[in-house]
Amino acid sequence: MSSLSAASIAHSSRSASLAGRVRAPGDKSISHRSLILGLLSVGETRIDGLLEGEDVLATARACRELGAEVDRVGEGEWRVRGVGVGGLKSPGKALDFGNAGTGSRLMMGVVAGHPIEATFDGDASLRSRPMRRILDPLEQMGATVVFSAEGGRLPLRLKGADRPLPIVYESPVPSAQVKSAVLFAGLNAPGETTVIEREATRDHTERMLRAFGAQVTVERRGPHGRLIRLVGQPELTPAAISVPADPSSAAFPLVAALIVPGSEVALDGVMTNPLRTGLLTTLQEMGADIALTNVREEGGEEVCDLVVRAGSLTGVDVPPERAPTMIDEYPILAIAASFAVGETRMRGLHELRVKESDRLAAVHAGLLGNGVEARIEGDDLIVVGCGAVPGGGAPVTTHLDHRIAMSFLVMGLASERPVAVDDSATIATSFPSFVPLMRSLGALIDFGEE
Ligand SMILES: O=C(O)C1=C[C@@H](OP(=O)(O)O)[C@@H](O)[C@H](O)C1
Ligand SMILES: C=C(OP(=O)(O)O)C(=O)O
Repeated sequence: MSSLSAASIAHSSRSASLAGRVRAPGDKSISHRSLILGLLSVGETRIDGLLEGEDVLATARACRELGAEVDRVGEGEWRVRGVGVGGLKSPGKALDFGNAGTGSRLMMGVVAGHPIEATFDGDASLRSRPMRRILDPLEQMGATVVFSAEGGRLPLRLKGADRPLPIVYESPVPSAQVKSAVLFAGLNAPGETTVIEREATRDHTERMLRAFGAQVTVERRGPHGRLIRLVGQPELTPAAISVPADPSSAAFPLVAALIVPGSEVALDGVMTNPLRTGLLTTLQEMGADIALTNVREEGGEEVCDLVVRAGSLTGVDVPPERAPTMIDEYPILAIAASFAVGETRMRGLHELRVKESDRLAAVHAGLLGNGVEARIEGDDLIVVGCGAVPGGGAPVTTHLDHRIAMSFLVMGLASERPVAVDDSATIATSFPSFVPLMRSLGALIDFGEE
C-alpha cells in the first residue's frame, strides 16, 4: 500500500449488520438540469434538494459565468435568476467542469445554440473522455470548434452558432448527454429539433423542459427507441424544483444492506423513473429482498421508500437493452454479483469503457485482486459468484472514478479482509455525504491505510 498517496486512501472492513433509515442526496442528472434550465429562463428558479457535489457545483459556476445569478440560500436550497434563451454572454474565463461529463456536455449544447464562445476544460479523467459524440451534432447545428485537444477532447473552445439550425439527429450512441446537448442547442433554433434514439435513455431533459414551458413531444420508435421533438425559441418560465433522491447513489447503501448479513435498511424518497430502475429489476431477479413502499410523486418524478433486507442472491443474465436504465450501476452490481451463487453475465457494456474510467477494466481488476473470479468477453462482464465471502485485502485503483471507489468500499464491508481504495476524494463528485451516511448505518469505513 505504500505506493498510494496517503491523503485520500480509505478502507472498509467487515461490519456487523447495517440498520437505519437514510436518504441519498439529490439526483445528479436533475441537479445539473435544474441549474441549466434556471439559466435559460427569465426570472427566479427555486431549487430544493440540489446535490451539492463537485460535479454540480462546477455547473453552478458555469451558469454564473454565462450570465445567471446563482445563490445558495440554505442546505440544498438554491435560487437561479436566469437570462433566458438567447440572453447568454461569453464567459470571461475557461469553464472548468472538473470530473463532470454531464455538466460539460450539456453546457456545450447550451453554448452551441448561442452566438457566444467558451472554453471547456476538466480534470485528467474528463480530458480523456470522447467529446466528438457531442461535437458532431452541434457542428451540424452551426457551432464551430475553435480548438481542441486530439480527437476533439478537452480542453476545447466552442463558438456557438449565430443562427442555430434545427436538425433531425439520430444518435449513434445511447446517451442522454448527447440527446440533451442537441435539445439544449435546439432551444435557440427556429422550428423543430428532433432527436431519434434507438434505445431510450433517461428522459429528465424532456420532462424538465416541459415543466419550464417548452413544447416537447415523445413517440416510441422501434422496440426500444424514441423520437423526441422540441419546438425552438420558447420563452422558458422558471419552475420550482424539488430534486428527488438519486437512485444511482442509493444503490451503494442498497447493495451494502443486501450483502452484510442481518442488515435491514430503509432508503427514503428514491426516484423510480422507469428509465433509471434497471438495477432494482436486476437485483430483484437475483432474489434480493427489496420492498417498494409509500410510492408517491415528488418534483414530477415517481419516488418511493425502499426497504432492503440482507439475503442470498443468485447470478442472472442482464440483457444489453437494459444498459441505459442502469448504466452507472454496473460497478455496484458487480459487487452484488460477487456475493451471489452462480454466474452473472452483464451484456453489452461498451459504454462503460468511456466513463470517468474504463469501468469494465477497473471493475475487473478490482474483483480479481480481491479474490473474485471474473472475466471480460467482448463487451460482456462475467462475475462468478460462489455464494461465499470474497477474500478482499487488495488495494483498488480508482482512476479518478467515484463509482469505483464507492463500489469497492461497499465490498469491503462484507469481505474477509478489508478493502482499500487509493482515492476517496473523488467520491465528493457525486455523493459527498457517502462516508457519514454509510457510517450512520454501522458501516466500518475509515481513512488511511488499515
Ligand atoms: O444525462 C445524464 O445526466 C447522464 C447520462 C449518462 O451518461 P451518457 O449519456 O454518456 O450515457 C450517465 O452515465 C451520467 O452519469 C448522467
Ligand atoms: C458517468 C457518470 O457521470 P458523468 O458522465 O456526468 O461524469 C457517473 O456519474 O457515473
